[in-house]
Amino acid sequence: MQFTGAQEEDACDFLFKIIFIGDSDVGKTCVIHSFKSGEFRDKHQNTIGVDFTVHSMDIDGKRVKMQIWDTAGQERFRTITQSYYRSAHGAMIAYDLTRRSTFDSLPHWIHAVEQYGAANVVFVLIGNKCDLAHQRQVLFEDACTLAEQTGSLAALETSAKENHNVQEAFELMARELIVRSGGMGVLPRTRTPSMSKSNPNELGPHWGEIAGDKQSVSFV
Ligand SMILES: Nc1nc2c(ncn2[C@@H]2O[C@H](COP(=O)(O)OP(=O)(O)OP(=O)(O)O)[C@@H](O)[C@H]2O)c(=O)[nH]1
Repeated sequence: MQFTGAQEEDACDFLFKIIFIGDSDVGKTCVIHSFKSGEFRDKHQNTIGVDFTVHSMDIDGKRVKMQIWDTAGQERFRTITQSYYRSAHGAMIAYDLTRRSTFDSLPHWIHAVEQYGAANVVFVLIGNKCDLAHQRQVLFEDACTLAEQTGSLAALETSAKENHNVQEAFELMARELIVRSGGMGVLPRTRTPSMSKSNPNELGPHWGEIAGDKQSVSFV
């Protein structure tokens, strides 16, 4: 693995690892892109395996770095994607509010994180594509009920297309993780590259070479 000088200088107060999971085509990649750039990029290719991206935010004067693992929703990548659950602090679990089947899958995704992830992973349920509310198949109330039943932090409806509630969803997750870390940070005053250098497997089994701050990881 190689790091640029700029990346090594990129210190943070908090570093959190988030997995983004859910059925295929619910909009995971688009939501992450919207979070990073504030823009909607219509995506036509399904994620292969796992993509990795980093985005920092300032919360109450603290620099919070979010390492986000964008996982493929397709069944054929399930074994690979589950191997990334174990080091996650938070799981954003997405469904498409215009497709009921993707909401009905949420208990499966939650169960998988409970099975393969660490204890006390924070769950946030994301109902994406709320710009298509006229095609809605899932009531927000149903999502809130499920959030309560599963001990999730919250249920939110987002639109990657309109950049609606996207920042809010990540900020909610970050604030909860800050609280759970006792306000000290899971890895306080750390530098992402140094941590990765000392223990590459901490970020997953297939950590590759960083290009900018976006990384695609190949598995085949
Ligand atoms: N209308 C609308 N379309 C969206 C939104 N977010 C994503 N899409 C569209 O939904 C489709 C799937 O989006 P992706 O981001 O590729 O979905 P994904 O969940 O990452 O899919 P996998 O990579 O297969 O897991 C694409 O055609 C997007 O343009 C949204 O907020 N509103």
